[in-house]
Formats: sequence, C-alpha cells, structure tokens
Amino acid sequence: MGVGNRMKKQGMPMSLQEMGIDRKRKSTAKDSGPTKLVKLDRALRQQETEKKSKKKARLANRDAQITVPPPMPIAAEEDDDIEEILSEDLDISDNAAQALPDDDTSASDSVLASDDEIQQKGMFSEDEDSDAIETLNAANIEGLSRKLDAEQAQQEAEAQAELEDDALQTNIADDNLLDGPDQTTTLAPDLKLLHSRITETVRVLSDFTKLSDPSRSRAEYTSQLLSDICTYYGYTPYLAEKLYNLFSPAEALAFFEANERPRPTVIRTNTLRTNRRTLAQSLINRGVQLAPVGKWSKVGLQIYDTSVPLGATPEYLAGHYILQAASSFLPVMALAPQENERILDMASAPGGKTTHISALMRNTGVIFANDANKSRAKGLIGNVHRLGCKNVIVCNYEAQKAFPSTLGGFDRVLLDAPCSGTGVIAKDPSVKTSKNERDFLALPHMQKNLLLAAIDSVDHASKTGGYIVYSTCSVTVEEDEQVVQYVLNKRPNVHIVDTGLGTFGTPGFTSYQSKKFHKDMNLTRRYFPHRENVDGFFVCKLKKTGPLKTGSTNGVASTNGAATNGTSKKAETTKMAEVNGALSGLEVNGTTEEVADEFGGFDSEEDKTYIERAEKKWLKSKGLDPAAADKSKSKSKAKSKTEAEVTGGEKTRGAGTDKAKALSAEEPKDKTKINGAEKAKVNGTQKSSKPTKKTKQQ
Ligand SMILES: C[S@@+](CC[C@H](N)C(=O)[O-])C[C@H]1O[C@@H](n2cnc3c(N)ncnc32)[C@H](O)[C@@H]1O
Repeated sequence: MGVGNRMKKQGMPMSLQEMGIDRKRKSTAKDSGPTKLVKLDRALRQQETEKKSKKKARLANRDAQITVPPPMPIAAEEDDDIEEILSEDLDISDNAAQALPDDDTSASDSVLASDDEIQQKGMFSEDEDSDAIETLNAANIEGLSRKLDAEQAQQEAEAQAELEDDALQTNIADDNLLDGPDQTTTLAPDLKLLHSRITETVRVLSDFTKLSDPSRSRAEYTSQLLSDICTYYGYTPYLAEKLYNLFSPAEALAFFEANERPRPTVIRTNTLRTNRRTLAQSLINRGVQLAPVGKWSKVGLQIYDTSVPLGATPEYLAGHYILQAASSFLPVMALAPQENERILDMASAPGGKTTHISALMRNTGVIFANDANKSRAKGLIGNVHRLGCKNVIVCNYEAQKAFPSTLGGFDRVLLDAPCSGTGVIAKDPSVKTSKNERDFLALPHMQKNLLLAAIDSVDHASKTGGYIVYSTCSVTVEEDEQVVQYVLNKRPNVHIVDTGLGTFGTPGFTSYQSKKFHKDMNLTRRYFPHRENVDGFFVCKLKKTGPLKTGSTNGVASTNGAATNGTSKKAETTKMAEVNGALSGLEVNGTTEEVADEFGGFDSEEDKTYIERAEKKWLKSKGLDPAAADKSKSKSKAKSKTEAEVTGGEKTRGAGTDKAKALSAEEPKDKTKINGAEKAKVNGTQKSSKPTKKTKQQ
C-alpha cells in the first residue's frame, strides 16, 4: 500500500524521539513549576530537532518513499503545554498530538502503555500498510522503537550537517538559549518559548519554597532567568543583573517588558505663549488626539494620535509647546522656582527644564542655563528663543569647575545630571549594551562632584529659596541614593526635604543590599516605566541650611546651622574647593581662599587678579615665562588668545584636570564663552564673566 494522503501532504511524521515520546508514562499530577520548566527546555530542544526533521522530511519526500512507520500512539497523559506549543509550530496530526505523553522518565510511577490501548487506538492511519500493523504488537514495540531511534539518529546527523550550512544566526548577542549539553547555540532562539520559560522561572522564584524543584537552588533559577533575559531582551549580563536586583523577580520582568514599549508622547504647554486649553483646541483642530497628561500637571498634554508631525506645526514653531517626556516635568516642579529668583540650571541642554523654569518664573529673575557640551548648548539657545524665554543666560562650562567659583549665590539650583540613562531604555536601547562597570564608577563620581558644586552654589541665606534639586533619568542606586548619601556626608549643611510631588512615584531606597541610607531618603522620589508609565527618573530635593563650618575636618562641618556671615562663606568656599579638588584629583591652590566672600559679588577688579594669577599659572604649566607674557599683554591680539585658553575652572583650581577629564562621560572641552541669552536680565554677577569671556547676549 502506498503512502497516505496526509503523509504525502505533511511529509514524514516524527519519530517517537522527535516527538518527545518516551514509552513510560508520567504521573497524572498537574504540572508543577519546575516540571513545566523542564518541559519548556525540552520544547526548545524539540523545536530545534523539529527544524532538522522537517528539512530531512523534505529531502525524503522527493522520493515519496516513506520507509519509516508513523509514531505509535502510546496512550499517555496529555501534556497540555507541550501540545499547545508543538501544535502551533509542528506539523503533526491531531491524533499524534493527542498521543503525546510527558517524557518525564524519572517518574517512578511511570507505566508502559498497555497492549490494549495500542490496539484499540491503532498504530497507523487507515492509509498505512496493514501488513505492518500485523507485525507490530506489544512484544516488538520496544525493538522497533530502538530501530527507529537508530535510523533517526543517523538521519539527524546528516540533517544537522546540512542545517549548519544555512543555520540562522541569532540577532541576540551572547546567545545562551539552551542549557542542555545538546544545545545548538548558533540557531535563532524561539523567542516565544524563551519568553514562556522566563515567565515560568519568575513564577517559580515568586513562590520558591512551594514551586521550585528541590534539586535546583535559587541561584540556579536566577542565573537561568538572567541568562534568558539577556538573550530575550538583549542586555549585557552586567546591566541585566544590576537592573534585576532593583526589584522582585516579577517586577523586574515588568520593568524589562516596559523598556520594550515606548512611553506616551507628551507635550508641555509653554505658558509664556499660551495656555493649555487654547493649545489643546488648536491641536485638536489639526487632527491631534490628546488629553491632559494627568492630574499632577497643569501644562502637560498626552498625545494619543496625530495626523501632523508634532515638531512642525505652526503652534510648535511659534513656541506654544515643547515635546517633553512627562517625567521631565517633575524635577522642575520639585524645584518650584519663584518669580524674581536667581536660578542655576547646571546641565541644561537641550533646555526642556530651563524653559519650564522660565515659564514658572514668568520670565522674571534670571536663569543661568549651563551645559558643558557646546553643540547641545546651541540647541538649548534655539529652544530658549523659540519658547520666548527672556530671563535665560546660556553658559558653556564644565559645571563642577565653574560653579560656584565663577558664579554662585543662587536661590535655587537644578542639577539634572548626566547619567547612564537606565530609565530611558525604551528611548535609547543602546544603553542595554553600551554601559559597563566603568560607567557606573565614572558617572557617579562626576555626579557627586556636580552635586557638591550645586550645593555650594546655593545661597543658604536666600529669602525665598536655598534649594537644590538633583535628578537623573537613571534608576541605578549608584547614580541616585548613593550620590545623595555621599553629599549628605560631605555637606552636613544640607538635608533632604519633601519634593512636593505628592504621592506620584515611589520613595527612594533607605537601604539597598548591604547599604544603608539616611532615613530621609524616603523623601526622594523614584519613577519607573512599568509603574507610572513614564521614563525612569529619580528626584531629590535638598535644602541648604548654612555654610560649611570652619575648621571641620575633610571640609565637612560637624553641625548644621553655622554662622552665615561673610567670613563663614569664605571658609565654606575654601572648604568646598578643597573637597572638590580632592575628589577630582585636582591640586588646590592658595587662590581658593580668596574667592569672593559674597556670592554673586564678583567685580571686574577682583576677577582681574584671579585671571592674571590663573594666566601665570597656566603659562608656567606650559613652560612659558609669565613675565614675557605680561609684556605682550598690552598687545590686544596676544591678550585675547591667552584669555581664550584660560578656563573658569583653572582660575581657582590649577591645571591638573587630566583625571577629571578622563572620568568625564561627556568629554566636554573647556569652554570660554558665556552665551548670554538675554541682555536685559543679567544682574550684577554677569560682571564676573566680562574680563575673560566673550559674552554673547541675545
Ligand atoms: C540629562 S542631560 C540634561 C537635560 C536637560 N536638563 C533638559 O532638561 O533638557 C545632561 C546634560 O549634562 C551635560 N553635561 C555633561 N557633563 C557636564 C558637566 N561636567 N557640566 C555641565 N554639563 C554637563 C550634557 O551635555 C547633557 O546635556
């Protein structure tokens, strides 16, 4: 008898081995977690085998001669999960699928399928050779099975050789999909099955005592899970583990999942130009579907759909709104800038937060918007203009060098720090593979320096302020709580205060792994993509209560509330310079003690002294004679060249910046320009920048 129709159509059926059929039956108990995991493992392997088998079948079908009998329907308990998985991908008949038993050979209560079952159900389809049926009985099943397996093994070896030629390479680095010795790591993983195993492992880890396989430790499960996460989501093992450790297994999975989806598009109404209602109406008229972003913001609009490009509408070009992630509103809301204040935005490009501050201040007071990256600072200037902010001066400094030595005495300082971006992986998936251990040392180092500089740039005696807000778009503890704890230790003249952001978000960690943080760390706020559906963010608000106390060791005062007179400020600045110098590996020179005793009180004469001193120092460091340079100073050309090469940071700290540069993630060059965005609003402090810096006022 020839081959049946179904056989012709579907090709050669799988062998018992391919189908995962073991002749033993497993117990009928419902799948436990670990058993299910084992099955998922097997299913993954099965899928690989199936690929090989199909290819082989195609080859065999060329001759249309099927010499291997179909699988025997050994009656066994059905495995729903395997069936489901296999029936989607594998080309097997319903009967065969129903006949799939579990292949848990370890089950002690396994029994062989009875002859009755075999005969009742029949071993072949109606189309099969009846002679073959007769020859098969309970006695020779085992022998036949072995024969089939041997043939199968040989065919598999041939198929494997062929498959290796055209095997799909996985697009995921460091593929370690299958954990068995027979894994074929070069083949593309079946992501669906991999995801099932991730979900299942998380389920087991969530109730480990009850669901785990006693022979496997928690560490083994965790290691398997992390490996699968790396393969499935494309993280480096280092970063996957760092992020995983922030949450429970189930929440970690939610976090990784959320990073695969974009956050909602949000725009911020520029209240300097319009109001939210008017803007919403205009955009609706253009075919934009939108709604208020949430009760927590009066200016945000969430965009659901749009038929026009949001970066090119007349409203956009007229500066009625800015595209800004919802969580980026939060640091500015925490800063709560007041009208007529003097504010520093230390790392401000491209200006989403600067322009928000400007709007909250209703274009009064002055904002020094600084960024170390010149090209980004240009983008910032563009936004400042487009949104009509008239109270912004754009500066281009490495902030830890320039503040407060060049400018200080601010009512409030925002440090939206450069960071690893682990909160915005949905936006920038390159973070998954680009951040390494070194980044998580170098970035916190810079963030600590910047935050110390931010604190020291605030006037603790400000009538309206005295606040610092530190924020990052990273969720790692190293860049968040640990940075804050560091500055709390170094600056006892600040303490954490409530962000004023209400219950939105979750409190920061007061302890993490072996680390213990200040109890007030629970006043800081964390935001996560999977919890609040916003970019991951950290926001901490600090209040400066006094200057650093004179005479404290390591530049750290022992108590808060020290005197606030000029002498103390002078000492504070000195100590600040010492600490910063020590942190940055910079030489602290004597000039620091002479930094102005009134923040914002720099005058050109005083500046001149410092500049000259810095110039001499710089010349010496270059092996030049300062006296000779003095002579040539009268020549304006030489003078301007010299000045251009002196940085704000070097004025008080000397030239030993190599280490600081090496550790800088952004590698900004020393800058010599202050790009003043608005002439009218520059207050007395602007004088400080006159002698050596080209002030571009707009
Ligand atoms: C998170 S982004 C700031 C985003 C900005 N606050 C906003 O809302 O649009 C961090 C910025 O820090 C700048 N930066 C890096 N190192 C710096 C430094 N040492 N001093 C000042 N700015 C720095 C980067 O150029 C980058 O623009």
